[in-house]
Amino acid sequence: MSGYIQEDIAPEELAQRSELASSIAGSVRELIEATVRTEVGASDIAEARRLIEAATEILRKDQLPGAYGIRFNSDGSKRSWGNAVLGRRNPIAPPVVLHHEPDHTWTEVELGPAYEGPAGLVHGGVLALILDQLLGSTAEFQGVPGMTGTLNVRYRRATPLGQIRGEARVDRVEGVKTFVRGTITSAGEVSAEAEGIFILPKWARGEVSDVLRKSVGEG
Ligand SMILES: CCCCCCCCCCCCCCCC(=O)SCCNC(=O)CCNC(=O)[C@H](O)C(C)(C)COP(=O)(O)OP(=O)(O)OC[C@H]1O[C@@H](n2cnc3c(N)ncnc32)[C@H](O)[C@@H]1OP(=O)(O)O
Repeated sequence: MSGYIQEDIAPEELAQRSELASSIAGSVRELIEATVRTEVGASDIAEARRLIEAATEILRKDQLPGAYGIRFNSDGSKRSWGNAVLGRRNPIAPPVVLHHEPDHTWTEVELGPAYEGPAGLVHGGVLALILDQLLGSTAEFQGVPGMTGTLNVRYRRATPLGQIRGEARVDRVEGVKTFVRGTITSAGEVSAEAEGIFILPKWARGEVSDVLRKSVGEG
């Protein structure tokens, strides 16, 4: 399957690249928030655009040919740095950091003004995005990975912008299908709940290496 790339990087070098990725993405994330909230006038906007375009040009000096993909070290550690939810290189990602416990996976993340839907509230699609990844990664960590076949989300109450907590656990496994349930909690109350069916695709049945199947890594 293309996009899955074996790329061994020594731990020290990896730590350095990881720090660089997080720092640039963090700066751009701040830029996104500042853009959403800015009230400055035309001349400040023009100056900001000039600087942003100059920064973009610097980054364009050396680019991957396409998306980041999913990269592995031969020890099985994995990097999904372009991932839209977890990706440490991706300023669109909140970013979500997942904590895997023996029987469940959780995350706590701050969703600011860039994730607004209804006034002052988190966009429902953003919650679905986070739930998709949280539930999918939970299945993966439990050794029963799959692509999202179905994701049902029930929005029980509005989720204000700010800190949310996500939690998920595998409910059951039926053949190639893993059923995972999860919740989003905000201010101590469940605001959304989801069930996902994650299906090991045909191309991954049988012939996929254990490294790929079992590796669980960071964004
Ligand atoms: C080792 C490598 C790991 C590979 C996996 C990596 C994933 C590791 C990522 C971790 C974190 C992910 C978090 C982000 C997750 C995304 O964002 S994934 C992206 C969004 N999803 C997609 O793009 C999926 C697109 N759809 C497909 O590729 C295929 O339709 C599917 C879902 C893989 C199923 O196709 P298939 O392999 O041909 O399945 P098929 O053999 O026809 O059916 C198998 C069973 O599933 C049922 N089924 C089929 N489709 C569906 C469906 N949509 N809903 C419910 N049931 C269904 C069938 O009825 C059948 O049931 P049984 O007869 O066994 O009871």
